[in-house]
Amino acid sequence: MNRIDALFTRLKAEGRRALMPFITAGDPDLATTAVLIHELVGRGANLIEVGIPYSDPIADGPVIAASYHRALQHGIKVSHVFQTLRTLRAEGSDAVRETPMVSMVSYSIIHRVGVERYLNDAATAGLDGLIVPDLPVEESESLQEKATLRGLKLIQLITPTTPRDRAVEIARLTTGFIYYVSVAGITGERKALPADLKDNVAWLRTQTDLPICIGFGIGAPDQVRQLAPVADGLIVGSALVRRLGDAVNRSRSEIVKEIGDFVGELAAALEPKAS
Ligand SMILES: O=P(O)(O)OC[C@@H](O)[C@@H](O)c1c[nH]c2ccccc12
Repeated sequence: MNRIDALFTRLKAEGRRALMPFITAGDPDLATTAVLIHELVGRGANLIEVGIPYSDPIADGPVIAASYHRALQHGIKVSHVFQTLRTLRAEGSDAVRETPMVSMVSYSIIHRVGVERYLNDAATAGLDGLIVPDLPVEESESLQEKATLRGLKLIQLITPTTPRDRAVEIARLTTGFIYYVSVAGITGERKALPADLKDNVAWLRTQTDLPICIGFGIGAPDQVRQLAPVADGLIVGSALVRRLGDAVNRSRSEIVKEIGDFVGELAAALEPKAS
């Protein structure tokens, strides 16, 4: 079974939610990315979103755009990222080898590498799926079919401004889980999330059996506690990536530990209250 399906099946049976950190591959370097993935998994992360750095960010806010920029300055390429992931799958801890990983990748990169080659290499690297935020509507059915042939999930995004008939169509063409974007706009921590978020997710739940995971703007344990009851998983990006950017005067291991501590807090906030 694909690791993503296995994860959500298990969590559902346990009445729990997935904690899904996003990190940029290669910021500050790929060796740190590998260490960080071990740390995240050890601290309770259930699925890792691996950002493939891209020079022309799509919905990325300043924190992630700066992180992509740092990685690209160090010459990170898709093939290097896949190599690192392949090594993690082969030589990582048991928990790391079993943790689902998906790439967050621009369609421009997939197109440049070649669709078939990208999917083959992603599958060989041990990825379980991909999220393509700028996927053209007319490509989505064909990409989904090609991904499925290789055992990869194509996770699609639904935003608060997606018309409802379109949302139903996206849900039909999505595999693995739905990425529900909490707030229209760009990625980045937010103090407040829209008041109608829970209602919108509840509506979406009447339209699909797929797990629904919420991302954008989540960066505090309190937000995790509030959203946990309505979601199957919560995605946290900028709040972690921001800490990667504070590298001046701090060692790699200090940064990794700080991010690990923070993810541990989020994981604790996600646990159902003992009753
Ligand atoms: O950073 P935030 O607000 O915590 O949101 C997650 C997000 O960063 C991650 O999933 C992501 C990174 N780049 C993206 C581009 C589009 C959609 C989503 C993403």
